Formats: sequence, structure tokens, C-alpha cells
Amino acid sequence: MNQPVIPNYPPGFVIKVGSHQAKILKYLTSGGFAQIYSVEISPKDEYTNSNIACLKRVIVPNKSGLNVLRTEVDAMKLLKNNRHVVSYIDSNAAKSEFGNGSYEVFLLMEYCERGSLLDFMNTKLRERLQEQEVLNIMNQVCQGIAAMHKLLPPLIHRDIKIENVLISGDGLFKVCDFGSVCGIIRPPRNPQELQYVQHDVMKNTTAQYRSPEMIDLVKGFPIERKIRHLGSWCVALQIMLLHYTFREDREVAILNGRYQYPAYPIYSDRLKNVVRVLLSPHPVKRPNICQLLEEISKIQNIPCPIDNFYLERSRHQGAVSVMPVNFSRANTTQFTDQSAKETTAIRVGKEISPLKPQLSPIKSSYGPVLVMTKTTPNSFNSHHTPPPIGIVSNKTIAKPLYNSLEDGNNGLENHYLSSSVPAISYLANQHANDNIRNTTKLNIPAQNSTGSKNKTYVDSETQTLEEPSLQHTRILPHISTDRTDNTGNSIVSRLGVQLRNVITNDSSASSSIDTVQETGNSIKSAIESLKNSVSGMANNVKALSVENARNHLERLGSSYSIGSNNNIAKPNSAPIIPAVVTTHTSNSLKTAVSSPTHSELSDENELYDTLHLPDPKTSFQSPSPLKYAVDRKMKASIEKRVLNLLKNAEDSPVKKTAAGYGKYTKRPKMVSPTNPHYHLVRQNSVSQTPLILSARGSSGHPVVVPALINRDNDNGKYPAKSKAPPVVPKKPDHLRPKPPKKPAHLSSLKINKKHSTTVLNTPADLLSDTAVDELEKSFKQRYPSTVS
Ligand SMILES: Nc1ncnc2c1ncn2[C@@H]1O[C@H](COP(=O)(O)OP(=O)(O)OP(=O)(O)O)[C@@H](O)[C@H]1O
Repeated sequence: MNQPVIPNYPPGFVIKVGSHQAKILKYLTSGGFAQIYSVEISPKDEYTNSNIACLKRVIVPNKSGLNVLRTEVDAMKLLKNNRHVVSYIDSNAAKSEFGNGSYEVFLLMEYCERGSLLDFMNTKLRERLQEQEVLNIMNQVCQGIAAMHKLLPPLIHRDIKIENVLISGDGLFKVCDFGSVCGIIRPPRNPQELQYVQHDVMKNTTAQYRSPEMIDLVKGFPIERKIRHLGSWCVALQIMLLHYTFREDREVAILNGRYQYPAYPIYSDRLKNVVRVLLSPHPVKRPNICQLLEEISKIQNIPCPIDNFYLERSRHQGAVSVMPVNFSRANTTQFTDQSAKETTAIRVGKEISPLKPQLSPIKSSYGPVLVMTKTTPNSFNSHHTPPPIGIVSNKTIAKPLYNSLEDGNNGLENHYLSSSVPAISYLANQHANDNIRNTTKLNIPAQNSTGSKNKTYVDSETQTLEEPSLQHTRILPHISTDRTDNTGNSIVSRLGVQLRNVITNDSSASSSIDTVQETGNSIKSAIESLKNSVSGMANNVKALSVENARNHLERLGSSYSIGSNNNIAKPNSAPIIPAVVTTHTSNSLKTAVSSPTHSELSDENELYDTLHLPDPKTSFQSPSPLKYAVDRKMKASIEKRVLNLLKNAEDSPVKKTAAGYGKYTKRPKMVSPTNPHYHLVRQNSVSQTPLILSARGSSGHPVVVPALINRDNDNGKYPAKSKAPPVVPKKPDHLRPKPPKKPAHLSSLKINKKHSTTVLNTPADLLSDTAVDELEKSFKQRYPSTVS
């Protein structure tokens, strides 16, 4: 969003925001797009019982920019009064005097006087966050996220990061900045959708917090809440724990689940296990937010602050809260009888079969691999440790203010498994204004007359408009008590507008896609996209471990012919986000995807592969000969390159160092007042430019966390015309920091083979030890549906 530069309001300046008068007290800061003030409001806010609030002022150049702000406001209204979400107070939008057709949006919200989690972490650079602190922060932030995931349809924050967690005066951690929220984004089904999703992910997420499925769209996982998009929080968590030692390329690390712990403080194996499971590159192996919160609470020895709404809905519906897992490993004896029955029912596909033809590719591949999720009842434990930092005591942890959202809803949360009816939610009906209604008519979710198994693809910008049954809209119960809608409108319906704009190539009303080329309408651009993506994939293969390269090969699935001397592109010379296409035509995988029986799925690898592959039958509704010709060619090319890589790798293993990955950040380094070795730097425009962490190695040389490999500038954006980011010259050996010698007491630690391809330039330890393995096993037993 291009923004005119505007002067700050002076203290004492009074403006009207909705039904409130706001007097500027102090200019606080500027976000990527906003000016932030503390203000005195009248009347006072009932929820916070305070007359001090925070004013966010944003100038947007046009109406489409206004929509983005409306999304934020709507999300805040839906989440209002949750104690772990920054509470909405009032808002309004008006035409601005700055720039023709521009608007000014004012958003009044609860004032979090203790600043952000980033600020807090910066005060802890020396002693770092202790386990109880980490757990407390996680617990509270997860509650905020849970409130979003609990909505029907659920909302995904997409930009959870330490800058977007604020701390209120009474020490509560709260999620803020809902400018990137969306519904579930299904996997792209064609180059046009792929381009759109790529664009959208780039625009709305922060690189270092992306989940693997956001980075590697080729895998075809839907980007959704719950386990599949906990990625953002997982990485945030990772940063909290590990921000001092995260050296190597982030995207590669995220994709491969590689991470390191600092040498101190020592975290418990149980917490490490949570991190380990959370950071699994495979989304199926990650817990949903309820399971995560349960586990965190157990480690803390406190009652879980929320009920498992997935499970409740399942029970309510007499169906299961399904999750695609490797059920061959699930210990069904741990389920209750009822659960076991339900599981069986799902396994044989009874519930989902009628809807199966509608499934999108990835849904088909997940298809019957469904298992009841198990949760353990909350248990109170009296001996808990009070949180050490300004965090609420356990006594104050109450059930969140979940309201009538649950009443009479249709319960099934993972319905992307059950239906792919493109949808806009009931929110659309409740919030839509005239502008949007026209669009929501196209996107309203179909629900059958029984109200069960309705869909969940709520969003989205990637939603196609192919579904005919849009007339049976059921308006679900009231969600928010606030219906003033000064600027409000349906979040999802607006996303529907954007999709329509993509499909109709109407760029006038949408902010997301600016050019015809971006919408991928022409065959040429589609082919370009495919080529670039494939090239990106091939290039990325080098950056991945050999093991991953093998996985790529396996996923290609057909007979290979070893190519001659194809050069592999230099590491990190292309975007890490590859396209969808080349795996779609694999016959062997078609078979695996189309009829995965229990026995067929008993092998983990097989399941893994199965889950990765979109169903070619459904991935492209009308495959053209041209597309397949391109596919074949590209597939052959990739096979050649990958095989070549494997061959070369066996001869001379790729030496991977942090210095070898991508370019280094150009950010100026700021020396922390408390610790000269480590720095946390907040970036403006954080949607595109993440927190840059840098450190000084023991040699005194700055060891800067590599910036994104697929970025070319500080805004994290691609150059306008460039197909691939520039290749960064290799750093001369003498300039590289020498990895310090491993302390003797750590030399016996078992290094995970998977991780061993990376040369780590940090004294920190890889903690893939047996104790953690044991804990993971135990975690699997307790959450068999979560971890395969
Ligand atoms: N309610 C609040 N109370 C106190 N400080 C706040 C509040 N809201 C925002 N801030 C401060 O302002 C900063 C920017 O706010 P916010 O993230 O909402 O703006 P933004 O323009 O969307 O930023 P970005 O795009 O950079 O994420 C926050 O990181 C925080 O430091």
C-alpha cells in the first residue's frame, strides 16, 4: 500500500472516532502502515474500564486499501473482549485530505502500555527467557489464537510474531494486528491460483514466520488454522526460544524443521518436545491449538484455560474432529469406545464419500486418512509455579469469553475434508454491506439441510466460483455483540471480492492484484509461472538436503533417466516457493492418491508421499494438452536435475554453511545496551520485512542472520521485472566466522542424521537426543492423531 507521508497529530489534538472523542496524548510509534497514538477517550471503554486507549491511524490511497483495514476492524470486532486479543473499541473511516481518493481510517483499541513482546525480549537479552516465561507467553498467545480458530468459520492470523504480541498494563500478553487475517486457503489448483496464493502469502505474511506449507506451496497443503497454520506461531516460538542462534537460511530451516537451542538456559525435554512437534515440516504432525494449549498447560501444571472446541464440536455432531494422520500408527486403543467407532466410520469413508467428488486435490489425498483426535480432560493440579514475569497468576486464568459461536453450529471444523464448497461464511451475511453482497452471493457456503458437514473453506482469495449450490445459506448464530460496523464488513466476503477480481481480471477494486500479468490470465504468463516455479524448485533442491532431494524424486514417482551434466542452479538463487504442477502427472502417485486403503497407508513414507500429492484428476479441472506437454517437459527436467544432484552429492557432499545460504541482511546493526553481542531490531513494514536478528560471533565479526533468499531488497519484495533474485556471491572463507569449538561435555550428544548435513556455526547444541525422542513417543501416545 503506497502511503502519503502525513504529519503526526500533536498532543491535545481531538478527533472523533465513531461514537468516541479521542484526545491525542502521545505519538507512540509507526507500524508498517500506521501511526500509533495513546489517547484519552470519552466515553470510557466499558471492557477495559479505562479512558486511555490506543489510536491507530492509517491513510489508505484508495478504496481497496480501505478494504484491508475493514478486514482488520471486522476481525477485531469478532474477537472483541477476549482477554488475549487486543480489544476493539471503536473505528471509523473518512475521506482524507491527503491525496485524491485516499481515506483515513481510525481504529480505537485497548492500550497495551507495556509494549510488544519484542520489546520485552529485548529487555531479556542477557538472561534470556526462562522456561516458565516461555510457557506463560505461549499459553496466553495460544489463547488469543484459539479464539480466532474457534470462530466459525475460523480466522487465521497469518502474521503472528513477537512484534504483534502486546503486553497490557496488567501483564497480559495479547495478539494484535489483524490486517493479514484470512480464512482457510486451500491449495492452489492451477497456475492462476498458485500465483495468487504466492502473491498473497508474500504480501500478508512475514518471511521468517511462514509455515513450511506457505513456503513450499508445491506440497499442496492448505494454509489454514489449527495445525496447518500453527507454523507462524511455531516459528515465533522458535524465535522466542532460539532467536540468538538461528543462523542458517530461515526458509530452508523451516522447511526442514532444523533448529537449535541456545546453550542456556536449559529448557526441559518436555518443552523441547513441544517445539519439536510444532516445528515439524509436515503439518499433519503438528498439534492443533487446543492440543498445544493442553500440553503447555500440563507442563506448567495448571489447568488448560480452554476447552477443546474441536472435540466438543465433534461430540455435538456425533462425528469426529478429523485430522489427517498416519492412522496406521495411531493407537486406537487409547480412544474411548465411541471414538473408536467414529474413527472406524470415518476410515471407511462413510461420512465423506458423498462429498468426495468435490474435494480439491489435497483433500482427496487426505481423504480417508482420518482419525479421531484425542484429548485428555483438564486436570487441576494445585502445585503450579507462579509465572515469574508480569503475567497473570493462574487464578486469573479463566475460561475465555467464548460465546454463542458454538451454539447450534455444525461442529465439524476440518471440513475441508468433507466438502470443498467454496464459501464465504455466515459472517458475510451478517456483516455484508451492499457492495459486498453482490459478491457473497457467489460465495456463500452450501450447507445441506441437516446443517451437518458443511464446508469450511471460508475464504478465500483462492476460492473458485465453481460450486452451484450456493442458495442454502444458513445464517449461524450471532457472534459478536458489537454490530455497529462503522467501517465493518465481512472479512471473508471481501476476500471473495478479491477472488472474483482475480477470476474476472477486475483489478479496479482489489488491492491484491495489480496487473493482468499477476492474475495469470494469459497462457503465456501461466507457462512462465510454471517455468519459474519449476526452476525455483530445481534450484531449491540444491539448498535442501540430499535426503530431501530424494523425497522430491520419490514424489515425482515415475521411472527416471539420469540426466547428463545438467547444472544445478546455485543455492538460493531462486524463490523457494515452487509451483504445483510437475508432480501431478505421476501415474504411480495417482494410484496412491486415489485409493489409499489402510494397508496401503501403513507405511509412513507412503503416507507421506500420498499426502503430498494433489490428485491429478481434480487438480486441474480441464487439463489442456499444452499443460501436460509442459508438465512432462518440466518433469523430465527436474528429474534430471535432481538425479544429477544426487549423483554429485554422493561424490562430493554439498558443504552447507550459513554463509552459503542466500544473501546477508543489509540492515544496520544495532548494539543492544544490555548485550553487545546480540541485537533485536524491529523493522517497520513488518509484513514484508521481518525482525532481523543479528549477533556477533566470538570472533567479533558480526554474524547476521541471513535475509530471505527470495528477496532482493529490504522490503522483501521481488524486483518488478526480475524472475529470480540476484545471486549473491559466496563469502570468502577468511571472512566467515569460525565456528567455536564444541564444548567437551557436549561432544557425546547424538547428532540427528537428518540435521547433520548442515554445518552449524554456533556453539549451541543440536538437541535431538534420546530423551527428547522418548518424550516425542510419549506425546504421540497421548495425541495419537497429532503425531504419526
Ligand atoms: N493497542 C496498542 N497498544 C500499544 N501499542 C500498540 C498497540 N497497537 C499497536 N501498538 C504498537 O504499534 C506497533 C505497530 O502496530 P500495528 O502492528 O498494529 O501496525 P501496522 O501498521 O499494522 O504494523 P505492521 O504492518 O508493521 O505490522 C506495534 O508493534 C506496537 O508496538
